[in-house]
Amino acid sequence: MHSTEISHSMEIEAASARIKTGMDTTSADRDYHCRVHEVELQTHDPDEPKEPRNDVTLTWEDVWVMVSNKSKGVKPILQGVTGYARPGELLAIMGPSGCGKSTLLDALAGRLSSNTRQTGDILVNGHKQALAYGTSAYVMQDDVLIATLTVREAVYYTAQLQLPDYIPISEKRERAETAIKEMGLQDAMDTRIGGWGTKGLSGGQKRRVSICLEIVTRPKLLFLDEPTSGLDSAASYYVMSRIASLGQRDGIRRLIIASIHQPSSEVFQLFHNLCLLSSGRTVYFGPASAATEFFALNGYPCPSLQNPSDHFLKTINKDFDVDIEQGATGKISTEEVINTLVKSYRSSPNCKVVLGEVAKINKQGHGAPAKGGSHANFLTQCLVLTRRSSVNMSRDRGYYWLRLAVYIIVAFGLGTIYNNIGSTYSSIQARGSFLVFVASFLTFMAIGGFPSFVEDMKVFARERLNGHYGTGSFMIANTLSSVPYLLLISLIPGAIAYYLTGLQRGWEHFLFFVAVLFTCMMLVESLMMTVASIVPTFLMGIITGAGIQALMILGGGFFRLPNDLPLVIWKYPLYYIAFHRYAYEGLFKNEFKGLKFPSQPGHKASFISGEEALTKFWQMDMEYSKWFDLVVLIGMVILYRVMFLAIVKGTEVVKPAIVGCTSLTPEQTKQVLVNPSDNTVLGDD
Ligand SMILES: Nc1ncnc2c1ncn2[C@@H]1O[C@H](COP(=O)(O)OP(=O)(O)OP(=O)(O)O)[C@@H](O)[C@H]1O
Repeated sequence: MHSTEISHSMEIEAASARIKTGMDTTSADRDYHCRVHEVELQTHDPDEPKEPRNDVTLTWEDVWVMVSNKSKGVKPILQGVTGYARPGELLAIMGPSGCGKSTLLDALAGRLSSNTRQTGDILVNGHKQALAYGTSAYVMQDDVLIATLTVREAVYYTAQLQLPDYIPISEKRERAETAIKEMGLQDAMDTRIGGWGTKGLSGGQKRRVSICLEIVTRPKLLFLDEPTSGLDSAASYYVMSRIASLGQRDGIRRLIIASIHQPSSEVFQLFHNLCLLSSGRTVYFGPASAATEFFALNGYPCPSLQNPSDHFLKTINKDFDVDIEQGATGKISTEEVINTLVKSYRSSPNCKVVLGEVAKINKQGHGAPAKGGSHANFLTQCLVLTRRSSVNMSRDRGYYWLRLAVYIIVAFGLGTIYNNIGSTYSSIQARGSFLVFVASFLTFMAIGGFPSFVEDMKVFARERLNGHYGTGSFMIANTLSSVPYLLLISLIPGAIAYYLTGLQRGWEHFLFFVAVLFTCMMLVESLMMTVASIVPTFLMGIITGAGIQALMILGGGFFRLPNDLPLVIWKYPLYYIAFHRYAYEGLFKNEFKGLKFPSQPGHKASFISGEEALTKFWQMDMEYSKWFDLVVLIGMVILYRVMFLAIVKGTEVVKPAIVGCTSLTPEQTKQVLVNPSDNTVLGDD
């Protein structure tokens, strides 16, 4: 250190001692933070290279995030926050519950939800750019994991999905194990994660698995939303210290930003910088080590033996309407305390240092735009996802096994009710109702897989947002992994019902019957995928899916014959878009064509052919063969899956934060500016 820096630090130490011992603070002390901050900036990494090392630096300036609400108008969640995060450092975002920590993380990561509006600049290495894949990873607040996988499998599959193909399998496996050990999960490596109805890992262990999944690629920028929730204090310390150590590992400097609720004093010491928020406003931004002094300078010293983070959060939590002791002046409300701190921070030299640093980083452009990493190619992703999905389906008894058992029971029911159906005149009607039951209700039962699919969708949503893979790979993998199970479900129960009933003999007829059953089940699953992409909850999804199918069954041309259907809605378009119509026609033609039945007594002709029965009783269109119907059904499977792909792609989170700024409309801005209850700080300044 230069001699000037040494004397600078000595001065600061003296000021610090005065504040800590409660001695009178001088006006020079008021600049304390500014100087601590400046010294930290000057002495920050003396080995910092002149040439950029492809590090990632993040700055944000005057960032506002608002949500519009019909009843309350525009509500600001973040109000003009400014800050920066440098490589190799751990920035902690702290504040009371609901103060906007997750929103700030989301804004910085470019993943704000679509009902929010954001203004202000968020720059990566001084450039407006989206965070390319491989640059950043985000550990969400909630643990969304595949319950049936073991810890080792979950992390290893993620490593295979994310790490580029040129990395050997052995290294991917090693990286997965290293990440698991780093999070202290070595003893639980082969334990299944568990979930709803199946006990597996504890909440804290799941939290650590979520972190493993994101650190396995060693991203340059790591966002963590409450990484220590559910962990005991020792585990919190170890987890945070390992996360902090990632900042300077393997000669690469990583930037880590974590929102955290209540760190212990030991954890607190791991933070380089601290961003303290209250109601979306910055109460403090700067070195974590100087925050105690900032509070003391403003009349809220941390009592000795108290954890500083507890003290900060207690002082700035206005949810419980508690008054704060303030020396001789008595008590003041928390709201006033917060306003004082916010105002004091904004006018402090410390805040100017932050603004100066942001401007400096942006001006220097610090480095080249952050480059993205490469990940596994599309084919590898499809294969890994298919394997993972198959393992999940085979272990989740509710996904297909229970359905197979239920289908077998129902098939026996069908086979006994229609046992040896024969070829009497009355068997025409019996065959018809048998086939309609198969096409309508056996396929309807495919809806039973929806809850498991919704769980898959949650994992998919997390992984897609984190850029692990795209919608196309997910859809292909889901299709491929479900095929063997759907084949089993259509083949075994189908054979039981078909042969017990005694439908038309011959392999061609039986296989066509199975093919229609299989395609219809696939179709219902595809329809439910589309529903899941639109409807937010599984209960709403089941109800919506069941309703759509009920309408299709009604309009399918059996319960009301095609020529008798009301033209509006029922015939056009429902009869033509209901898959049941093609399923009925395919199955009926497959069964009736080539058969002969005795006529009713008194009828001129002695027999009635299957073809005649189809036109006479069900007004079936005989112009096309049964294969046409099967092709239409297959086309519908593809169509629904493409619809799913299009909807999911269409609703992908835009990245307004980093790509550029989305502006509020003039009305919205005006509304925020004139609403003092929502925006006290703007009024103050
Ligand atoms: N997309 C949104 N739509 C509506 N309100 C939102 C949205 N995102 C955040 N909010 C609201 O903004 C406030 C801040 O939310 P945020 O999740 O950022 O808080 P937090 O500090 O992370 O809280 P916690 O510590 O409890 O997780 C909350 O009142 C929340 O309801």
